[in-house]
Amino acid sequence: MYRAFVCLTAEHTAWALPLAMLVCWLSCHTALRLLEQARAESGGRSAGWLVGAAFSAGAGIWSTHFIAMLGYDPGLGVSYDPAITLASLAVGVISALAALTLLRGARGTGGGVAAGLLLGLGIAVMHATGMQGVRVPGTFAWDPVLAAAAVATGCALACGSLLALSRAETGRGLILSATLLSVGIAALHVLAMAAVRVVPDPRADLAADSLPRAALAAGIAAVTLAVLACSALALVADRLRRMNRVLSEQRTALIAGEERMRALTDALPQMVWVAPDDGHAVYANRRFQAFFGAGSSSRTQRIDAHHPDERAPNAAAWRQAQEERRTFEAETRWRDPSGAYRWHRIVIVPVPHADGTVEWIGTAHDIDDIVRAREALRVSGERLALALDAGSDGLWDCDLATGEAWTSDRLWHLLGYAPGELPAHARTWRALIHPDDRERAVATLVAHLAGATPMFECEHRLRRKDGAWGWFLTRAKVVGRDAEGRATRFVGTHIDISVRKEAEGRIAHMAAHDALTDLPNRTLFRERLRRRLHEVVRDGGSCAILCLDLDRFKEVNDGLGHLAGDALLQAVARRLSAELPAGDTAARLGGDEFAVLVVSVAHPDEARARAQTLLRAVGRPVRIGDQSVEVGASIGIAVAPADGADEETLLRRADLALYKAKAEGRNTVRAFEPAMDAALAERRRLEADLRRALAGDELVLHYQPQVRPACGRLVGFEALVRWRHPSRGLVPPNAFIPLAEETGLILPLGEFVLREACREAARWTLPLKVAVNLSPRQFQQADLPERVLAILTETDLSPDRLEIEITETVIINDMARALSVLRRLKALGIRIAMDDFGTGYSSLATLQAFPFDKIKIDRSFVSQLGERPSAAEIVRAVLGLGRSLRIGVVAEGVETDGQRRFLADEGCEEMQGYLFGKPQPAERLAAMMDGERPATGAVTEGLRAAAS
Ligand SMILES: Nc1nc2c(ncn2[C@@H]2O[C@H](COP(=O)(O)O[C@H]3[C@@H](O)[C@H](n4cnc5c(=O)[nH]c(N)nc54)O[C@@H]3COP(=O)(O)O)[C@@H](O)[C@H]2O)c(=O)[nH]1
Repeated sequence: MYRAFVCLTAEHTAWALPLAMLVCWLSCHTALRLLEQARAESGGRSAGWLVGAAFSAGAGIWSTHFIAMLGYDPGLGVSYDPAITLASLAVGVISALAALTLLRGARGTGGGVAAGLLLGLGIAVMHATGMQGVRVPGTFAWDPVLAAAAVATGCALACGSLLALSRAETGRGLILSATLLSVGIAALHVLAMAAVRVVPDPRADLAADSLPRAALAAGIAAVTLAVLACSALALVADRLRRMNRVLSEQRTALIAGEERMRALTDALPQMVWVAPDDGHAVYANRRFQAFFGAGSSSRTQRIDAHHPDERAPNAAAWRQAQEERRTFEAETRWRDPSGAYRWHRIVIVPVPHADGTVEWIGTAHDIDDIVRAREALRVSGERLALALDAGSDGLWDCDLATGEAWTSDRLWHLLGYAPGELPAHARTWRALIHPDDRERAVATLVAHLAGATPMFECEHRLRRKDGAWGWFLTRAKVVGRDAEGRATRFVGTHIDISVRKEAEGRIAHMAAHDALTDLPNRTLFRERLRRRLHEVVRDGGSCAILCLDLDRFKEVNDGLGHLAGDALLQAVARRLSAELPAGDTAARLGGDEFAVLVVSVAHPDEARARAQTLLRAVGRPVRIGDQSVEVGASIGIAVAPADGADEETLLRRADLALYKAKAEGRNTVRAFEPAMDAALAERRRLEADLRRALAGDELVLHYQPQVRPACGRLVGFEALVRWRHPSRGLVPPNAFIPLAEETGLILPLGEFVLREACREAARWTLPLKVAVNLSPRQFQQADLPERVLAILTETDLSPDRLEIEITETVIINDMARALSVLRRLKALGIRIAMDDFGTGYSSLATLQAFPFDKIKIDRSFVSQLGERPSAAEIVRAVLGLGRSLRIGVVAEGVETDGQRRFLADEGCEEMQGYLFGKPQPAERLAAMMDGERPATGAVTEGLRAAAS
């Protein structure tokens, strides 16, 4: 180290090393910059910069060495071999070229170290070559340690320099790298010079130190610096060229950008323009030019394009925006090239510049379709709102995730609330629904939300604001589901169905209740009975039904009128209801038929006791208007399960018991007994037989004579039906006529009798009249006169030979209609006789209402003549009545001569009875008619007695 210090301070002149260091640093810095250029370029340009860098570095290293050598003074004369000296320059340049070439392509530590080693060794070789060209009077002796230290130090610092360069990213890194390399070169030189000692050789010539060292060194430095300056200039020129190129590229990019911008604005659906404050457009896109014309760019033109209605307000608004330098926005109509006004959205944005001026970028978007669609939407929205308000449905749309809903105003009005008074939320619906309907509604809803039903439909009650419950029909549908299928949106309507429900309720009530008494009707009664019987069968216990029939209802109804009858039925209904405990049912089955369901009876006697209570209640006088009416009732009882476990059987058996009770007289209670079923079965058999009889020839007519005893003349016959039953024998009419009445078989039966009687009478040798009984049911046929006429025509019997016998019941049922039918019959020439006179309710009134041809005194009065004085009075009175009304009177049931005499004495001209002849088959009539002269048998006897 000491040797190096000596070498540095004693053997080198003071200016040499600083000058060499300066040259070295500058050349290294230049070389490294040129290397950067070479790295930045490619191909030949890169190679050029690399050669420049290598030359700069090599010349710099060589100049450093050579300047330092010129400052080296070992105390002997020193000269230089020019060829070797120049060769050392070549070594320096080549070494640098090799190292920098390696470094250019290399990256990372390995490349830097390799290039550094190469450069360090190159510097050492260059130094050694240069030393070979130094001529001194002696020889150089090398200290190997110092020589090796020189090489190592040079290599190490060269490596450090190039490593620093490879990591350098800033100018400061380049300076560090150049500095390290310079220090390395200098250190190598100094250490290498310290390692050499001149061993004087006395034989050698002392070379004259003829070189002007300082001038030469300065010259070398100047040349080197000039080279470096040239390199730097080349570098600057290159920089300028590159800047130029960058500027050119930027200009090209700018032009491209502008073109892109134009293409972009041309592609926009809006009109776009740019104008300075004076409003003259300096740029306008294609759409703008198409709208305003290519040459139109003044603001006046744009303002003129406004619709007259909007021009002035828009111009004022624009001036305001311009003054305040803020964005102007407007939706306005602009006149298009065709002259039509179209809606545009105009936005003009200020763009302030650094020089204080402002440019305005304007856009105008044609929103005509949008505005018109918006307007149409608004109108249709208003219509919808109107429709919703006017309609009867309340609409809602519910977000199921939040429960929040949109509801139409109508919905709130339906509930009596003002819109917004309650939250539009699913929980509001839950809070308002009737507790009894909630479970069903929620179950229906859950099923629909789960996708089990296509629609949610539910009728339920909602509480109105006034607290009343209203019936609503909710119809809704899920219209949105998430990815997992969960319902998200639910829309629907509420329809107020309260009126309908009320009507349905009324209809249901009417369908199940009797209109007159409001008691349950037959349907509801049977339904309740069926339910109760089901319980009895399932759970045990017992119940009873009481069938009740008013005893004198018909008399009240016929005598006092239908209004009185109605009032009576209503009073009875009230009394029945009042007597029943809760749970029992009183029903009106029709007419004057009532039924009571006693839901629980411990013993049949309990049912009987209940029936007696009801009898007493119904039997109390009823006030109707100013009259007091008393009716009784008959009650039939059937108890379940003893008398039957189904409603059909039970009702039938209670009915049978009632039938029996009625047959036994008024105010009677009868419980069902199994024997009654046998009677019913018998009745059924009889009915079936009668049907068969009608179809076959089992029915025959017998004829009973009617006579005028005073002159001993036969005047006619009454036709009386008989049933020649195959097993029962001859069945009298009393055994089957009531059944025929009940079953309706009386109609074909009556028609058979009429036809048969007319046919028979038409065959008679004498033109006697034939009397035929017509039942009330036959009289209900509106076309009865036409039917009778058809039979008369068919049988060819003169109408004046036919006498129709009717009872009072025929007239009383429907007097107006009956009288009309009677008049039409009479108009045909048919005679009308009132049968069973005196047994009815208002015989006199009936006689006054219709001019009968004949009155038949009932045989119950005739048979009591001589036994009951009142019977004689009645007969006398009837005969008097006939005389005063000029109506013929026939006494029937005359069996004795005493009766005949009494009747004859009282002026009765016509008679009928066993005394004159019993009803006989038709084949015997001819003989009787012959007997008008000599007769035998009962008629003959009777007539004979009458004549005597
Ligand atoms: N609608 C129809 N009713 C008919 C018809 N045929 C009969 N009847 C009615 O049946 C009732 C019973 O009739 P019948 O058993 O035939 O009895 C009649 C006579 O036999 C009976 N009579 C006549 N004279 C006497 C007598 O001296 N003593 C006595 N014990 N009985 C006598 O009276 C019946 C006739 O009565 P009436 O019709 O009132 O003149 C009876 O009500 C018949 O009307 C039919 O075809 N259609």
